[in-house]
Amino acid sequence: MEAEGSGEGRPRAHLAALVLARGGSKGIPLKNIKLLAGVPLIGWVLRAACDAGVFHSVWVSTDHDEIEKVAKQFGAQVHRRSPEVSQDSSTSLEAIREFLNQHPEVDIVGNIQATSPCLHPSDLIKVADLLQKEGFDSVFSVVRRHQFRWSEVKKGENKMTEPQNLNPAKRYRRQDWPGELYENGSFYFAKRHLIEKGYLQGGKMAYYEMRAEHSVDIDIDIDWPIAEQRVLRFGYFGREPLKEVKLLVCSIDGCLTNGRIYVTEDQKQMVSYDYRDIVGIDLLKKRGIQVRLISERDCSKTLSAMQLGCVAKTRATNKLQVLEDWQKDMGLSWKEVAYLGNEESDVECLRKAGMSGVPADACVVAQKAAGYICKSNGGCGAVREFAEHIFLLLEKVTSARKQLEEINSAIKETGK
Ligand SMILES: CC(=O)N[C@H]1[C@H]([C@H](O)[C@H](O)CO)O[C@](OP(=O)(O)OC[C@H]2O[C@@H](n3ccc(N)nc3=O)[C@H](O)[C@@H]2O)(C(=O)O)C[C@@H]1O
Repeated sequence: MEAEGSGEGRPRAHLAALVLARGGSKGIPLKNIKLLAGVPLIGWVLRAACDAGVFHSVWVSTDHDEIEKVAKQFGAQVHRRSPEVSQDSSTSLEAIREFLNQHPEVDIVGNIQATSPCLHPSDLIKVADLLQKEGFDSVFSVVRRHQFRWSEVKKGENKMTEPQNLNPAKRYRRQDWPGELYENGSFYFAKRHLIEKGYLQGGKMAYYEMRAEHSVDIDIDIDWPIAEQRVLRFGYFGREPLKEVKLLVCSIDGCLTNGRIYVTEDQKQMVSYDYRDIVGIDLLKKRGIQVRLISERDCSKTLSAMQLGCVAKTRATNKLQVLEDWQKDMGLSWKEVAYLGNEESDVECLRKAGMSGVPADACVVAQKAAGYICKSNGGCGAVREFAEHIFLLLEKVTSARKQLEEINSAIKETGK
Protein backbone atom coordinates (compact mmCIF):
# COMPACT_ATOMS: atom_id res chain seq x y z
CA MET A 1 0.00 0.00 0.00
CA GLU A 2 2.99 2.27 0.74
CA ALA A 3 3.61 4.82 -1.99
CA GLU A 4 7.19 5.38 -3.11
CA GLY A 5 9.36 8.48 -3.32
CA SER A 6 9.46 10.55 -6.51
CA GLY A 7 12.70 9.02 -7.67
CA GLU A 8 14.27 12.51 -7.70
CA GLY A 9 15.39 12.35 -4.08
CA ARG A 10 12.33 14.33 -2.95
CA PRO A 11 9.72 12.34 -1.05
CA ARG A 12 6.26 12.62 -2.49
CA ALA A 13 3.55 14.39 -0.53
CA HIS A 14 1.73 12.06 1.87
CA LEU A 15 -1.38 10.99 0.01
CA ALA A 16 -4.06 9.45 2.21
CA ALA A 17 -7.29 7.75 1.17
CA LEU A 18 -10.16 8.38 3.55
CA VAL A 19 -13.49 6.55 3.52
CA LEU A 20 -16.12 8.17 5.71
CA ALA A 21 -18.35 5.53 7.26
CA ARG A 22 -20.52 6.60 10.12
CA GLY A 23 -22.74 4.07 11.89
CA GLY A 24 -25.99 5.98 11.49
CA SER A 25 -27.55 6.33 8.08
CA LYS A 26 -30.68 7.99 6.79
CA GLY A 27 -32.19 5.06 4.89
CA ILE A 28 -30.55 1.63 5.11
CA PRO A 29 -29.44 0.67 8.67
CA LEU A 30 -25.63 0.31 8.98
CA LYS A 31 -25.48 0.84 5.22
CA ASN A 32 -21.70 1.24 5.16
CA ILE A 33 -21.12 -2.42 6.07
CA LYS A 34 -24.28 -3.95 4.62
CA LEU A 35 -23.32 -6.75 2.25
CA LEU A 36 -23.44 -5.70 -1.38
CA ALA A 37 -23.09 -8.78 -3.59
CA GLY A 38 -21.61 -10.58 -0.60
CA VAL A 39 -19.03 -7.89 0.28
CA PRO A 40 -19.52 -5.18 2.96
CA LEU A 41 -20.13 -1.85 1.19
CA ILE A 42 -16.89 -0.19 2.38
CA GLY A 43 -14.97 -3.33 1.32
CA TRP A 44 -15.39 -2.53 -2.38
CA VAL A 45 -13.64 0.83 -2.28
CA LEU A 46 -11.09 -0.21 0.36
CA ARG A 47 -9.99 -3.11 -1.84
CA ALA A 48 -9.50 -0.70 -4.77
CA ALA A 49 -7.64 1.86 -2.60
CA CYS A 50 -5.29 -0.70 -1.04
CA ASP A 51 -4.55 -2.38 -4.38
CA ALA A 52 -3.89 0.92 -6.20
CA GLY A 53 -0.52 1.10 -4.39
CA VAL A 54 -0.43 4.92 -4.57
CA PHE A 55 -1.49 5.78 -1.01
CA HIS A 56 0.82 6.27 1.95
CA SER A 57 -2.14 5.38 4.14
CA VAL A 58 -5.73 4.17 3.75
CA TRP A 59 -8.22 5.18 6.45
CA VAL A 60 -11.80 4.70 7.51
CA SER A 61 -13.30 7.40 9.71
CA THR A 62 -16.05 5.90 11.86
CA ASP A 63 -17.88 6.10 15.17
CA HIS A 64 -18.96 2.43 15.14
CA ASP A 65 -17.22 -0.73 16.51
CA GLU A 66 -18.54 -3.12 13.88
CA ILE A 67 -17.47 -0.80 11.03
CA GLU A 68 -14.02 -0.50 12.64
CA LYS A 69 -13.70 -4.30 12.57
CA VAL A 70 -14.68 -4.58 8.90
CA ALA A 71 -12.38 -1.67 7.95
CA LYS A 72 -9.41 -3.45 9.53
CA GLN A 73 -10.32 -6.72 7.81
CA PHE A 74 -10.01 -4.87 4.51
CA GLY A 75 -6.58 -3.48 5.40
CA ALA A 76 -7.54 0.08 6.43
CA GLN A 77 -6.44 2.03 9.49
CA VAL A 78 -9.20 3.45 11.61
CA HIS A 79 -9.80 7.01 12.73
CA ARG A 80 -12.36 7.02 15.56
CA ARG A 81 -14.28 10.17 14.95
CA SER A 82 -16.15 12.32 17.44
CA PRO A 83 -19.96 12.25 17.79
CA GLU A 84 -20.06 15.89 16.61
CA VAL A 85 -19.07 14.91 13.05
CA SER A 86 -21.17 11.72 13.03
CA GLN A 87 -24.62 13.32 12.98
CA ASP A 88 -27.13 13.16 10.16
CA SER A 89 -26.46 16.85 9.70
CA SER A 90 -22.62 16.55 9.72
CA THR A 91 -20.99 17.28 6.39
CA SER A 92 -18.21 15.25 4.80
CA LEU A 93 -15.99 18.32 4.98
CA GLU A 94 -16.35 18.50 8.78
CA ALA A 95 -15.38 14.85 9.16
CA ILE A 96 -12.41 15.26 6.79
CA ARG A 97 -11.19 18.34 8.67
CA GLU A 98 -11.34 16.48 11.96
CA PHE A 99 -9.28 13.67 10.43
CA LEU A 100 -6.68 16.10 9.10
CA ASN A 101 -6.42 17.88 12.49
CA GLN A 102 -5.39 14.61 14.06
CA HIS A 103 -3.09 13.53 11.23
CA PRO A 104 -0.58 16.29 10.56
CA GLU A 105 1.52 13.94 8.39
CA VAL A 106 -1.15 13.94 5.63
CA ASP A 107 -0.63 16.48 2.80
CA ILE A 108 -3.34 15.40 0.38
CA VAL A 109 -6.51 13.57 1.32
CA GLY A 110 -8.86 11.69 -0.97
CA ASN A 111 -12.38 11.28 0.31
CA ILE A 112 -13.49 8.08 -1.39
CA GLN A 113 -17.22 7.53 -0.96
CA ALA A 114 -18.32 4.00 -0.11
CA THR A 115 -21.61 4.76 -1.84
CA SER A 116 -19.81 4.45 -5.19
CA PRO A 117 -18.61 0.85 -5.02
CA CYS A 118 -17.52 0.38 -8.66
CA LEU A 119 -14.23 2.21 -8.21
CA HIS A 120 -11.08 0.62 -9.70
CA PRO A 121 -7.38 0.90 -8.75
CA SER A 122 -6.63 2.12 -12.29
CA ASP A 123 -8.81 5.23 -11.62
CA LEU A 124 -6.94 6.00 -8.40
CA ILE A 125 -3.53 5.54 -10.00
CA LYS A 126 -4.42 8.17 -12.61
CA VAL A 127 -5.79 10.58 -10.00
CA ALA A 128 -2.65 10.27 -7.86
CA ASP A 129 -0.69 11.24 -10.92
CA LEU A 130 -2.78 14.38 -11.51
CA LEU A 131 -2.09 15.47 -7.93
CA GLN A 132 1.50 14.46 -7.50
CA LYS A 133 2.99 14.91 -10.93
CA GLU A 134 0.75 17.40 -12.67
CA GLY A 135 0.40 19.59 -9.59
CA PHE A 136 -3.39 19.87 -9.32
CA ASP A 137 -4.70 21.05 -5.93
CA SER A 138 -7.97 19.18 -6.14
CA VAL A 139 -9.41 16.44 -8.31
CA PHE A 140 -12.94 15.05 -8.23
CA SER A 141 -14.79 12.40 -10.21
CA VAL A 142 -17.37 13.09 -12.89
CA VAL A 143 -19.39 11.12 -15.37
CA ARG A 144 -20.64 12.02 -18.83
CA ARG A 145 -24.40 12.09 -19.29
CA HIS A 146 -26.56 12.69 -22.29
CA GLN A 147 -29.55 14.21 -20.61
CA PHE A 148 -31.63 17.08 -21.87
CA ARG A 149 -32.49 19.51 -19.08
CA TRP A 150 -35.61 21.69 -18.85
CA SER A 151 -36.28 24.57 -16.46
CA GLU A 152 -38.66 23.89 -13.60
CA VAL A 153 -42.01 25.64 -13.40
CA LYS A 154 -43.45 25.86 -9.90
CA LYS A 155 -47.19 25.37 -9.35
CA GLY A 156 -49.04 28.64 -9.77
CA GLU A 157 -46.19 30.31 -11.72
CA ASN A 158 -47.38 31.73 -14.96
CA LYS A 159 -44.32 30.64 -16.91
CA MET A 160 -43.36 28.14 -19.56
CA THR A 161 -40.64 25.58 -19.23
CA GLU A 162 -37.51 26.41 -21.24
CA PRO A 163 -34.94 24.05 -22.76
CA GLN A 164 -31.64 24.32 -20.89
CA ASN A 165 -29.14 22.48 -23.01
CA LEU A 166 -30.94 21.64 -26.23
CA ASN A 167 -32.58 23.21 -29.21
CA PRO A 168 -35.95 21.47 -29.71
CA ALA A 169 -35.83 22.42 -33.37
CA LYS A 170 -32.60 20.50 -33.76
CA ARG A 171 -32.47 17.70 -31.25
CA TYR A 172 -29.12 16.00 -31.24
CA ARG A 173 -28.78 12.31 -31.49
CA ARG A 174 -26.69 10.80 -28.70
CA GLN A 175 -23.79 10.12 -31.02
CA ASP A 176 -23.74 13.74 -32.31
CA TRP A 177 -23.61 15.34 -28.87
CA PRO A 178 -20.70 14.95 -26.43
CA GLY A 179 -23.08 15.26 -23.45
CA GLU A 180 -22.24 17.04 -20.18
CA LEU A 181 -20.09 16.28 -17.17
CA TYR A 182 -21.75 15.63 -13.82
CA GLU A 183 -20.13 15.14 -10.41
CA ASN A 184 -20.77 11.47 -9.61
CA GLY A 185 -19.74 11.42 -5.93
CA SER A 186 -17.13 8.66 -6.26
CA PHE A 187 -14.20 10.70 -4.84
CA TYR A 188 -12.95 14.14 -3.87
CA PHE A 189 -9.19 14.67 -3.50
CA ALA A 190 -7.79 17.94 -2.14
CA LYS A 191 -4.62 19.36 -0.66
CA ARG A 192 -4.63 20.14 3.07
CA HIS A 193 -4.58 23.93 2.68
CA LEU A 194 -7.83 23.88 0.68
CA ILE A 195 -9.69 21.73 3.16
CA GLU A 196 -8.47 23.86 6.05
CA LYS A 197 -9.99 26.85 4.25
CA GLY A 198 -13.28 24.97 3.89
CA TYR A 199 -13.05 23.74 0.29
CA LEU A 200 -13.09 20.26 -1.16
CA GLN A 201 -12.82 21.66 -4.67
CA GLY A 202 -10.66 24.68 -5.40
CA GLY A 203 -7.21 25.98 -6.39
CA LYS A 204 -5.93 24.38 -9.57
CA MET A 205 -8.85 22.00 -10.17
CA ALA A 206 -9.22 18.97 -12.37
CA TYR A 207 -11.99 16.51 -12.90
CA TYR A 208 -11.46 12.84 -13.53
CA GLU A 209 -13.97 11.32 -15.93
CA MET A 210 -15.11 7.88 -14.89
CA ARG A 211 -16.64 5.36 -17.19
CA ALA A 212 -20.43 5.40 -17.10
CA GLU A 213 -20.60 1.72 -16.15
CA HIS A 214 -18.29 2.37 -13.16
CA SER A 215 -20.30 5.36 -12.01
CA VAL A 216 -22.68 4.04 -9.37
CA ASP A 217 -24.10 6.21 -6.61
CA ILE A 218 -26.14 4.53 -3.90
CA ASP A 219 -28.30 7.33 -2.66
CA ILE A 220 -31.61 5.73 -1.80
CA ASP A 221 -32.79 2.22 -0.91
CA ILE A 222 -33.97 1.36 -4.42
CA ASP A 223 -30.44 1.96 -5.76
CA TRP A 224 -29.17 -1.05 -3.78
CA PRO A 225 -30.28 -3.95 -6.07
CA ILE A 226 -29.14 -1.99 -9.13
CA ALA A 227 -25.74 -1.37 -7.52
CA GLU A 228 -25.53 -5.09 -6.71
CA GLN A 229 -25.93 -6.05 -10.36
CA ARG A 230 -23.47 -3.35 -11.38
CA VAL A 231 -20.64 -4.41 -9.04
CA LEU A 232 -21.05 -8.01 -10.03
CA ARG A 233 -20.58 -7.02 -13.63
CA PHE A 234 -18.22 -4.05 -13.44
CA GLY A 235 -16.79 -3.93 -9.89
CA TYR A 236 -13.22 -4.57 -8.81
CA PHE A 237 -12.74 -8.04 -7.37
CA GLY A 238 -9.18 -7.85 -6.11
CA ARG A 239 -5.72 -8.60 -7.37
CA GLU A 240 -5.88 -12.34 -7.32
CA PRO A 241 -6.80 -13.61 -10.74
CA LEU A 242 -10.25 -15.13 -10.64
CA LYS A 243 -10.51 -18.67 -11.82
CA GLU A 244 -13.46 -20.32 -13.40
CA VAL A 245 -15.45 -22.48 -11.02
CA LYS A 246 -15.52 -26.11 -12.15
CA LEU A 247 -17.21 -27.77 -9.17
CA LEU A 248 -20.00 -26.77 -6.77
CA VAL A 249 -20.24 -28.77 -3.57
CA CYS A 250 -23.52 -28.31 -1.78
CA SER A 251 -24.40 -29.40 1.71
CA ILE A 252 -27.70 -31.30 1.61
CA ASP A 253 -29.37 -30.61 4.96
CA GLY A 254 -30.05 -26.92 5.35
CA CYS A 255 -28.99 -25.90 1.81
CA LEU A 256 -30.68 -28.22 -0.65
CA THR A 257 -33.37 -28.93 1.97
CA ASN A 258 -34.54 -26.68 4.77
CA GLY A 259 -33.07 -29.16 7.26
CA ARG A 260 -36.44 -30.48 8.46
CA ILE A 261 -36.94 -34.25 8.55
CA TYR A 262 -40.47 -35.64 8.84
CA VAL A 263 -40.74 -39.07 10.43
CA THR A 264 -43.80 -41.20 9.67
CA GLU A 265 -45.33 -43.76 12.04
CA ASP A 266 -43.74 -46.62 10.11
CA GLN A 267 -40.36 -44.90 10.65
CA LYS A 268 -39.96 -43.58 7.13
CA GLN A 269 -38.20 -40.24 6.74
CA MET A 270 -39.24 -37.43 4.44
CA VAL A 271 -37.58 -34.20 3.40
CA SER A 272 -38.75 -31.52 1.01
CA TYR A 273 -36.87 -29.54 -1.60
CA ASP A 274 -37.58 -26.64 -3.91
CA TYR A 275 -37.87 -27.32 -7.63
CA ARG A 276 -36.06 -24.01 -8.33
CA ASP A 277 -32.94 -25.52 -6.77
CA ILE A 278 -33.12 -28.50 -9.10
CA VAL A 279 -33.30 -26.07 -12.03
CA GLY A 280 -30.22 -24.33 -10.60
CA ILE A 281 -28.31 -27.62 -10.49
CA ASP A 282 -29.32 -28.41 -14.09
CA LEU A 283 -28.21 -24.97 -15.29
CA LEU A 284 -24.83 -25.39 -13.59
CA LYS A 285 -24.34 -28.75 -15.25
CA LYS A 286 -25.24 -27.28 -18.63
CA ARG A 287 -22.50 -24.68 -18.14
CA GLY A 288 -20.00 -27.48 -17.50
CA ILE A 289 -19.90 -27.10 -13.71
CA GLN A 290 -20.11 -30.36 -11.79
CA VAL A 291 -22.39 -30.42 -8.76
CA ARG A 292 -21.64 -32.76 -5.86
CA LEU A 293 -23.59 -33.16 -2.63
CA ILE A 294 -22.44 -33.81 0.89
CA SER A 295 -24.11 -34.69 4.17
CA GLU A 296 -23.11 -35.82 7.63
CA ARG A 297 -26.29 -37.90 7.76
CA ASP A 298 -27.02 -41.16 6.01
CA CYS A 299 -29.50 -39.82 3.49
CA SER A 300 -28.61 -42.10 0.58
CA LYS A 301 -32.20 -43.36 0.18
CA THR A 302 -33.58 -39.83 0.01
CA LEU A 303 -30.95 -38.91 -2.55
CA SER A 304 -31.69 -41.81 -4.83
CA ALA A 305 -35.39 -40.92 -4.61
CA MET A 306 -34.60 -37.35 -5.66
CA GLN A 307 -32.85 -38.60 -8.83
CA LEU A 308 -30.53 -35.63 -9.11
CA GLY A 309 -27.79 -37.47 -10.93
CA CYS A 310 -25.09 -35.91 -8.73
CA VAL A 311 -22.16 -37.63 -7.07
CA ALA A 312 -22.85 -37.53 -3.33
CA LYS A 313 -21.05 -38.40 -0.12
CA THR A 314 -23.25 -39.20 2.85
CA ARG A 315 -22.14 -39.90 6.44
CA ALA A 316 -19.26 -37.48 5.82
CA THR A 317 -17.72 -36.99 9.25
CA ASN A 318 -14.92 -34.83 7.85
CA LYS A 319 -16.25 -32.68 5.01
CA LEU A 320 -12.90 -31.00 4.37
CA GLN A 321 -11.27 -34.38 3.79
CA VAL A 322 -14.01 -35.37 1.33
CA LEU A 323 -13.51 -32.11 -0.60
CA GLU A 324 -9.75 -32.57 -0.69
CA ASP A 325 -10.19 -36.08 -2.08
CA TRP A 326 -12.61 -34.84 -4.76
CA GLN A 327 -10.26 -32.02 -5.65
CA LYS A 328 -7.39 -34.43 -6.09
CA ASP A 329 -9.51 -36.77 -8.23
CA MET A 330 -10.65 -33.96 -10.47
CA GLY A 331 -7.29 -32.14 -10.49
CA LEU A 332 -8.81 -28.85 -9.23
CA SER A 333 -7.38 -26.03 -7.13
CA TRP A 334 -9.45 -24.49 -4.30
CA LYS A 335 -10.05 -21.47 -6.54
CA GLU A 336 -12.01 -23.67 -8.90
CA VAL A 337 -14.30 -24.99 -6.18
CA ALA A 338 -17.50 -23.30 -4.98
CA TYR A 339 -19.08 -24.37 -1.70
CA LEU A 340 -22.55 -23.82 -0.33
CA GLY A 341 -22.87 -24.73 3.36
CA ASN A 342 -24.81 -23.65 6.40
CA GLU A 343 -23.37 -25.27 9.51
CA GLU A 344 -20.34 -25.09 11.75
CA SER A 345 -19.08 -28.29 10.09
CA ASP A 346 -18.96 -26.36 6.78
CA VAL A 347 -16.80 -23.48 8.02
CA GLU A 348 -13.42 -24.83 6.90
CA CYS A 349 -14.72 -25.67 3.43
CA LEU A 350 -16.35 -22.24 3.17
CA ARG A 351 -13.05 -20.58 4.07
CA LYS A 352 -10.99 -22.55 1.58
CA ALA A 353 -13.28 -22.58 -1.44
CA GLY A 354 -12.68 -20.04 -4.20
CA MET A 355 -16.34 -19.07 -3.94
CA SER A 356 -18.44 -19.67 -0.88
CA GLY A 357 -22.03 -19.03 0.02
CA VAL A 358 -24.58 -19.69 2.75
CA PRO A 359 -28.39 -19.56 2.74
CA ALA A 360 -29.89 -16.59 4.59
CA ASP A 361 -30.80 -18.78 7.59
CA ALA A 362 -27.33 -20.37 8.01
CA CYS A 363 -25.73 -20.30 11.46
CA VAL A 364 -23.71 -17.18 12.32
CA VAL A 365 -20.24 -18.79 12.15
CA ALA A 366 -20.98 -20.09 8.67
CA GLN A 367 -22.26 -16.65 7.60
CA LYS A 368 -19.03 -15.07 8.79
CA ALA A 369 -16.90 -17.56 6.87
CA ALA A 370 -18.80 -17.16 3.59
CA GLY A 371 -18.19 -14.69 0.81
CA TYR A 372 -21.83 -14.50 -0.19
CA ILE A 373 -24.99 -14.62 1.88
CA CYS A 374 -28.04 -15.64 -0.15
CA LYS A 375 -31.32 -13.85 0.27
CA SER A 376 -33.14 -17.19 0.13
CA ASN A 377 -33.26 -19.71 2.96
CA GLY A 378 -32.03 -23.28 2.71
CA GLY A 379 -34.47 -25.50 0.82
CA CYS A 380 -36.17 -22.39 -0.58
CA GLY A 381 -34.12 -21.38 -3.63
CA ALA A 382 -30.66 -20.80 -2.08
CA VAL A 383 -28.99 -23.22 -4.51
CA ARG A 384 -30.66 -21.51 -7.48
CA GLU A 385 -29.56 -18.11 -6.18
CA PHE A 386 -25.99 -19.22 -5.56
CA ALA A 387 -25.89 -20.69 -9.09
CA GLU A 388 -26.84 -17.24 -10.40
CA HIS A 389 -24.03 -15.72 -8.34
CA ILE A 390 -21.59 -18.21 -9.86
CA PHE A 391 -22.75 -17.31 -13.38
CA LEU A 392 -22.21 -13.61 -12.77
CA LEU A 393 -18.75 -14.31 -11.42
CA LEU A 394 -17.91 -16.35 -14.48
CA GLU A 395 -18.66 -13.27 -16.57
CA LYS A 396 -16.45 -11.42 -14.13
CA VAL A 397 -13.49 -13.68 -14.92
CA THR A 398 -13.49 -12.31 -18.44
CA SER A 399 -13.75 -8.68 -17.40
CA ALA A 400 -11.16 -9.20 -14.61
CA ARG A 401 -8.65 -10.16 -17.26
CA LYS A 402 -9.41 -6.88 -19.01
CA GLN A 403 -9.08 -4.98 -15.70
CA LEU A 404 -5.64 -6.38 -15.10
CA GLU A 405 -4.58 -5.21 -18.53
CA GLU A 406 -5.97 -1.75 -17.69
CA ILE A 407 -4.13 -1.51 -14.38
CA ASN A 408 -0.90 -2.48 -16.10
CA SER A 409 -1.40 0.07 -18.84
CA ALA A 410 -2.33 2.80 -16.27
CA ILE A 411 0.92 2.04 -14.43
CA LYS A 412 2.85 2.16 -17.69
CA GLU A 413 1.18 5.44 -18.77
CA THR A 414 1.98 7.20 -15.49
CA GLY A 415 5.49 5.76 -15.53
CA LYS A 416 5.33 4.26 -12.01
C1 LIG B 1 -18.03 15.04 -0.38
C2 LIG B 1 -19.50 15.31 -0.20
O1 LIG B 1 -19.93 16.44 -0.20
N1 LIG B 1 -20.27 14.23 -0.04
C3 LIG B 1 -21.73 14.32 0.16
C4 LIG B 1 -22.40 13.50 -0.93
C5 LIG B 1 -22.09 14.04 -2.34
O2 LIG B 1 -22.52 15.39 -2.45
C6 LIG B 1 -22.89 13.20 -3.35
O3 LIG B 1 -22.49 11.86 -3.22
C7 LIG B 1 -22.60 13.70 -4.77
O4 LIG B 1 -23.22 12.85 -5.69
O5 LIG B 1 -23.82 13.54 -0.72
C8 LIG B 1 -24.25 13.00 0.55
O6 LIG B 1 -23.91 11.62 0.52
P1 LIG B 1 -24.20 10.47 1.62
O7 LIG B 1 -24.97 11.02 2.77
O8 LIG B 1 -24.72 9.27 0.91
O9 LIG B 1 -22.71 10.16 2.12
C9 LIG B 1 -21.75 9.51 1.32
C10 LIG B 1 -20.93 8.54 2.22
O10 LIG B 1 -20.20 9.31 3.21
C11 LIG B 1 -20.56 8.91 4.54
N2 LIG B 1 -20.59 10.11 5.39
C12 LIG B 1 -21.10 11.28 4.92
C13 LIG B 1 -21.08 12.39 5.76
C14 LIG B 1 -20.54 12.28 7.04
N3 LIG B 1 -20.50 13.31 7.88
N4 LIG B 1 -20.06 11.10 7.47
C15 LIG B 1 -20.08 10.02 6.67
O11 LIG B 1 -19.64 8.93 7.09
C16 LIG B 1 -21.92 8.20 4.39
O12 LIG B 1 -22.12 7.25 5.42
C17 LIG B 1 -21.80 7.56 3.02
O13 LIG B 1 -21.09 6.33 3.08
C18 LIG B 1 -25.79 13.13 0.60
O14 LIG B 1 -26.41 12.58 -0.33
O15 LIG B 1 -26.34 13.71 1.54
C19 LIG B 1 -23.60 13.71 1.72
C20 LIG B 1 -22.07 13.74 1.55
O16 LIG B 1 -21.49 14.53 2.57
